[in-house]
Amino acid sequence: MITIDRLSKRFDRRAVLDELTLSIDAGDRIALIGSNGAGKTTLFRCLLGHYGHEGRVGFDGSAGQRRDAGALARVAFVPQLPPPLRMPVGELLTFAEKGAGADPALMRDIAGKMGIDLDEVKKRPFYRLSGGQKQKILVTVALGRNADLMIFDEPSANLDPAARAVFIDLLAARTDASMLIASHRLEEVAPLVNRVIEMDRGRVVLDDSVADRLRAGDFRRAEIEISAPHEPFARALEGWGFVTDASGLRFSGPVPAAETFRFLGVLARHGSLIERLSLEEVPQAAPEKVN
Ligand SMILES: Nc1ncnc2c1ncn2[C@@H]1O[C@H](COP(=O)(O)OP(=O)(O)OP(=O)(O)O)[C@@H](O)[C@H]1O
Repeated sequence: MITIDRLSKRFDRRAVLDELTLSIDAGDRIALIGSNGAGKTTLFRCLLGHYGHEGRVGFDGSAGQRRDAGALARVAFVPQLPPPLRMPVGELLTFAEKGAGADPALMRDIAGKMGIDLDEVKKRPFYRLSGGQKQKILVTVALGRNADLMIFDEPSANLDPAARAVFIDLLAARTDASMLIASHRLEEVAPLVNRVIEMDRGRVVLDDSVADRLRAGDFRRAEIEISAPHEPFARALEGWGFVTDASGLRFSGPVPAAETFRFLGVLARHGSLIERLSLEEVPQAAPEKVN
């Protein structure tokens, strides 16, 4: 989908990206981690054609320096710092609809889930919203689009805990798009991703992919015991196709290899309940139902 070959970017002769090489494939959901100043935002800006650079960035096999407008139209981007747009929110949403194909009904639904009533804010200039409200509107626009790749730069930094949880659930539901998410909260985005890339001083220092160890189609079998019956936990595991015994305390079921992080994220939300957990690899086996 995207091939990055020896990408370098200097500011005042200081290398911020240093011959960075990486490829992003369709279906990749990547957490991009790294300390402040590692170069994550600069990488996004180079990918999106906002900055000139050395090296090559190719979308879908093309390897030009200039981004093809058609390719970029399939990328949704939520920046770390919202731009100081003076236009009213309503105008921004219309722009997203007419210019980027965002679905108004979907945007209304997403905004509502994150606690924003679009009718209430539509006349307000975007730049006058609070930091969290701006981020919610930008996330609404990004998720309202039918993008192939979504790039989020610290997407939940300004969100309150409730909105953050909703946001993570909304991202988890978007299994159709590839994602590249820069975050300092790996534990938060881990449930969403199947690949973790760490940057340090403009280079990739770790690229860990669940799919490298377990092939697509592989499964793990999870056995879980909880301390007391818990309806929301049982419902969550039911959604994963787990079965429970008569006591309501023991659960077992298959976890697709590529979904391991997301599964562990679901468990983490109920961490205090869990007495015992085992997660065994079952390579090359289709999931069998446990009765
Ligand atoms: N427009 C610019 N002009 C000069 N230096 C810049 C510019 N943009 C970024 N830098 C520098 O490049 C380095 C990398 O910045 P970048 O924003 O890419 O890091 P980051 O990994 O996203 O960090 P953070 O986790 O703090 O968001 C920093 O030292 C920053 O000061």
